[in-house]
This record gives sequence, structure tokens and C-alpha cells, in this order.
Amino acid sequence: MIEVSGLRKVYQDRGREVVALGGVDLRVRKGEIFGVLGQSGAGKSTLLRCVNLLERPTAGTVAVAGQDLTALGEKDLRAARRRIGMIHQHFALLSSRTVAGNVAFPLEVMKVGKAERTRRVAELLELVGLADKAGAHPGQLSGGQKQRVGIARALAGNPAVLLSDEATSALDPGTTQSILALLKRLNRELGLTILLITHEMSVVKAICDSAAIMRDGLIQESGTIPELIARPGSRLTAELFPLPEPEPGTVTITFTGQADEPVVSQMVRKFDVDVNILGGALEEVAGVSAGRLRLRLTGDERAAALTYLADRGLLVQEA
Ligand SMILES: Nc1ncnc2c1ncn2[C@@H]1O[C@H](COP(=O)(O)OP(=O)(O)OP(=O)(O)O)[C@@H](O)[C@H]1O
Repeated sequence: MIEVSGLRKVYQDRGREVVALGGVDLRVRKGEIFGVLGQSGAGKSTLLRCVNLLERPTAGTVAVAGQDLTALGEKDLRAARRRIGMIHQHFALLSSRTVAGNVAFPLEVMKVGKAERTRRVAELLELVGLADKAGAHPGQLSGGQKQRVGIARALAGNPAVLLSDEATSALDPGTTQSILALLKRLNRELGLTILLITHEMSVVKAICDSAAIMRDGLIQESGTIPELIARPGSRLTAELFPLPEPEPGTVTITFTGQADEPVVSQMVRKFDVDVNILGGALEEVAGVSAGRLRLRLTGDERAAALTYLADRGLLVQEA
């Protein structure tokens, strides 16, 4: 749904070149929620703004729904952008307009007739759970309600893609969870593809199917969550399941989806080994239970036992 290739963005800042994106490739599949994680300055906002060409890339291409946006002229680009909604950290609402007026705004720009506009605004407010706030002004709303208005407005043009720029960073944890649940519901019910940027691992954990980690304008790793968890040396895994540096002789096993199977106890029954559990972390990620376990394994059949675990699909790393 979104294909980014060789994306570079170089800013000129007081005679100095700042490489915000140093050659980024990214593929977001139709219907998935894709999270881009990274610290401040990693280039996340620049990447997101290049996806709808709010920012012109210095080099590279961006295709959305099979259309190369970088090749379009201004008029065609404006039309293509209507299929790409965007929500912002600080909501970006018009304070002088009511909630309904904010949601109607993009429809007015699209020259949708009044009757259809009224119908559509009511439908969108219902969708985000704000039907009773149509006449309120943004100043009378909580942060979570403001973001719901932002989401309703972003969906006005029936977009295939929603871009989310730190949409929950200004919200408290409870409100964050309700906004993430709303995004997940819209993703499921409307088949909406969502590309979000965040510096919070908890956002990725809550709703993302795939993720990428950015640093210094480059993607460090990218893939579906189960792929990333199963990849040796994954930074995402290390951050999701923090364990202390392994001591020599210890074994770390990483698993996704096999948490319900008693793999370790089966291994102990099958092989002549003793197991000491030194530490572990288990999380529900993208609806799948996943985790890491640090073990000390001793006994004559240690090697065979480790092979058994690997054969069962677990990632086995020996320190
Ligand atoms: N308009 C600009 N002019 C000059 N440099 C810029 C501009 N916009 C961004 N940068 C620089 O590009 C780099 C990437 O910035 P960007 O905002 O994309 O990062 P980010 O990961 O989104 O960080 P944050 O979470 O703090 O917004 C930074 O070094 C930033 O200072």
C-alpha cells in the first residue's frame, strides 16, 4: 500500500547540510498497522511528511496505492492526498469552529454539497464516538476528544491510508489506550492502512502488526512483529523484553506464539538436563504472546536439548 524507496531528505540549515533521511526503504502492506519507532531527531517526522509529500524528498520515490506520488504534478497530488489522512500530536484543530465544523472543513475544500456534508459529518462523529459533541468547540474538549475529532476529520475523504504523527504523545496513558483501541477498530472495520510514528514502544506493542526502528535517518530493522522478535540481535526484542547482559554459559530463548506450549518442560522430560531459570519477560504483542527466557542448562544432553528447542521454532542464543 505504501512503498518508499531510496528516500533521501537533506535540509539546508544556515549553510549546513542536515541529512534527515539517508536512503530509506519501507513497505507497508494493505490493511496493516505499521509503527516507526525512534528517538528524537531520528527522522520519523520527516519520513511521514515525505509519504504524503508535505515535504519534497531530495531523492527517492513514494508510492501510495500503486501511484508514484513523486511523479505527480500539483493538481494530481492534491487529489491523491485526499486518499491519505493525517493526524497530529497536537490535534491541529480550528479553535473558532465547532467539532462538526472541523470535521466538515476538508469536505468543504472537496466541494461536497451541504446535505451530503451534514450526513457525512454525523456519520464520522458517530464512528469516533463523539455524536453528542457536534456543537462543542475544541476548547471545551479533553485531549482524547480532540484527537477523536482529528481522526474524524482525517477520515472525511475516505482515505485508504492514515498517517499518524505521534497521535498519542500528548495524552495520558488511559486516553492513549482508548485512542489506540479506536485506531485498531478503524483498521479492522474500514480496512484502513495505518502508518504511525512514535517514540513509545507501548504503542507498537498495543496495536502494530509491523514495525521499523529508525536511527540517524536510516531504518535499522524492519519487519512484522513476529519476524523481528525471532531475528537474532533485534533491538526491538531487546527493548520489548529487557534482560541483563547474559553471563557466559547461559542460554536465552526467544519465542512468539509458542507460549501456550510447555516446550521447556517437554525438553526436560525428553533429555537428561537440568534447567535453572535466571530471568524472563513475557508480553502480549500484536495479539500474540511472545517473550524471552534466560536459562542455565546443564547435563550430558545439553546440545541435543538446545537443538530440540530450535527445532520447535524457538530462537536459541548461547552466551
Ligand atoms: N526544516 C528543517 N530544517 C533543518 N533541519 C531539519 C528540519 N526538519 C528536521 N530537521 C532535522 O532533521 C533531523 C530529523 O528530524 P525529524 O523531525 O524528522 O526527526 P524525528 O525523529 O521526527 O524527531 P522528533 O520526534 O523530535 O520530531 C533532525 O536532525 C532535525 O533537526
